[in-house]
Amino acid sequence: MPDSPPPSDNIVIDVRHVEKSFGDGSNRIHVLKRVDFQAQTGEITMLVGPSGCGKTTLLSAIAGTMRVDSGEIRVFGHSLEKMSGPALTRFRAQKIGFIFQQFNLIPTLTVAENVGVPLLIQGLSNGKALKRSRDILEKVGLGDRWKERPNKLSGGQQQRVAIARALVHEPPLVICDEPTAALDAQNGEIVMDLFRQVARSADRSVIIVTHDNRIFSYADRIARMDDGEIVEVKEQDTGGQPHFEHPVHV
Ligand SMILES: Nc1ncnc2c1ncn2[C@@H]1O[C@H](COP(=O)(O)OP(=O)(O)OP(=O)(O)O)[C@@H](O)[C@H]1O
Repeated sequence: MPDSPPPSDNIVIDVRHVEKSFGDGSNRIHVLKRVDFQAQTGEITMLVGPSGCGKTTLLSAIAGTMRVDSGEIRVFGHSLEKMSGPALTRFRAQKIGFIFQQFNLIPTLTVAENVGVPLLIQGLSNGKALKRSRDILEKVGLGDRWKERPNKLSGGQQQRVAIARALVHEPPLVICDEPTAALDAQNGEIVMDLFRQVARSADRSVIIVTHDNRIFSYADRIARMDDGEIVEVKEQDTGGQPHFEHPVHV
C-alpha cells in the first residue's frame, strides 16, 4: 500500500483502510472491515454503535495496544505500524492517556500512587508526582481518599481514579472506553467537564467509546460504527454549554 500523505495539522488520529480478524479457520471473525476514521484536535469525538460491532477493537488499535492486520493508523502524524515495540511504548506514555473498561488499578498501591504512575514513568520525583496526583484527585472529587487502596473504593470511585490517572500527565490525546458507565449524574458531569476542558485546547483531543446517552451532548463529532465499519459521522454544535442528561433509561 502506498504511504499516505501526512495529515493536516488538526487531524490527530487518521485511520485508513484498517482490517483486523481474530481466530483461525472456521472460527475466524472479521471484526474491523476496512475502517476509515479521523479525529481532530480541539474536539471530543464519540464512537458509538451496537455491542460487538468493533468499537473497543478500534480503540485498542488506535491506542497501539493491539496491532492490526492491514491498513494504516497515524497518531499525531506518526504511523503506529512503523514503530518498534519499545518506540510505541514510549510514544504511548508521552502522548496518550487511556481509560479502559477494566480500570487496571494496581491493588498494592494507594490511590495517589496509582494516579502518579504516568508521572513517574516520565521521570518526575515521588514528591512532585504525589502533589500532582492529589491535585487531580481533588478535581474528580476524591481528594480525601488518596491514601486508600483501590479495593476500598466503589466501582464509580475506582473509575474516577482511572480517569485521574489518564489525565494527570496532561497527554495530548485521551482515549476512553465507557468512561462514565459506573458514574452517577453528578460525577459524570464532573468527569465530562474535565474532558471538555482537555478538548478545548487547540492541540489536544478526546476520543470516547460510549453507550451512555447521558453524555452525547458533549460530543463535537459522533462516529457511528456497525458491523466493523464506520457508517456515519455527524458533527454537532455543542453550543459551548453541553450538559449531562438525566436519562429516562441508561
Ligand atoms: N482478543 C479477541 N479475541 C477474539 N475475539 C475478540 C477479541 N477481541 C474482541 N473480539 C471479538 O470482536 C468483536 C468485537 O468486539 P469489541 O469489543 O471490539 O466490540 P464493541 O463494539 O466494543 O462491543 P461493546 O459495546 O459490547 O463493548 C466481538 O465479537 C468480540 O467477541
